[in-house]
Amino acid sequence: MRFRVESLDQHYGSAQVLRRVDFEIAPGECLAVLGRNGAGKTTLLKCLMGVLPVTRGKILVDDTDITGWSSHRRSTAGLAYVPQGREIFPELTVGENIEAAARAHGTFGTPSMDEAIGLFPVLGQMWRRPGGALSGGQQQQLAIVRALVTKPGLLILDEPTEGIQPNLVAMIRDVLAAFKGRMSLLLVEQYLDFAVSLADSFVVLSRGSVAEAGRIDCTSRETLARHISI
Ligand SMILES: Nc1ncnc2c1ncn2[C@@H]1O[C@H](COP(=O)(O)OP(=O)(O)OP(=O)(O)O)[C@@H](O)[C@H]1O
Repeated sequence: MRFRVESLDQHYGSAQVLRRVDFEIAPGECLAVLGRNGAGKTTLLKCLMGVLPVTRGKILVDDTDITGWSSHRRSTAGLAYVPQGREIFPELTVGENIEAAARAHGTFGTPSMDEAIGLFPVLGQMWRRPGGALSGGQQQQLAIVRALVTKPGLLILDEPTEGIQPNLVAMIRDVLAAFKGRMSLLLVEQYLDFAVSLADSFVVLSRGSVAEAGRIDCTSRETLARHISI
């Protein structure tokens, strides 16, 4: 999926949060969105998923303008979102969380569903437990699998390493690296090593505007680090 954002503005009431945000993600590539706390990263992701309306600009998937589409329609078109805080259904079991997503996308019982479930063995062990009984790290694994079983064209992740133990961070990194190429990735991340190891390109948001953008391999680590220290 080719994903493009053109000159996006967003306001909360009279307060403007996003200002003329532009970027593009080529098929199979990973874009890292960097920036300090409050820069507008989560707001941007909510606009991309249709959770918040934009006040100006365009969101394009393979040249189709999806700016006015509902969240549900965007999800059916191949956008998947792993939000900060995971937002799994706490009263549904692990299996029900995953199966509901697969059913909604017509992937139930397919090899790709089995492949996604096999990525994190703990989920098989916890299959009949309520999602709300899982630890934070387990919920993050569930949220990622629940997104991957939909076979998205673009997987959007909001700080997937936040509050996660290092061994699980490495596991999540390997899973995302394995899926990159088969889908595009948009990653909001404060953990620079993690972002750099996955991303092909980056944008830095500062007070809602793109302050810097480029290819990761043409940019020094110091330049990137300057933009995400809190
Ligand atoms: N519901 C809301 N109503 C009004 N203002 C909001 C709302 N949500 C966020 N904001 C403001 O919008 C700005 C951007 O917030 P946002 O959460 O998008 O930033 P962020 O870059 O994701 O930060 P963080 O890394 O802390 O999550 C902040 O100034 C924030 O206070």
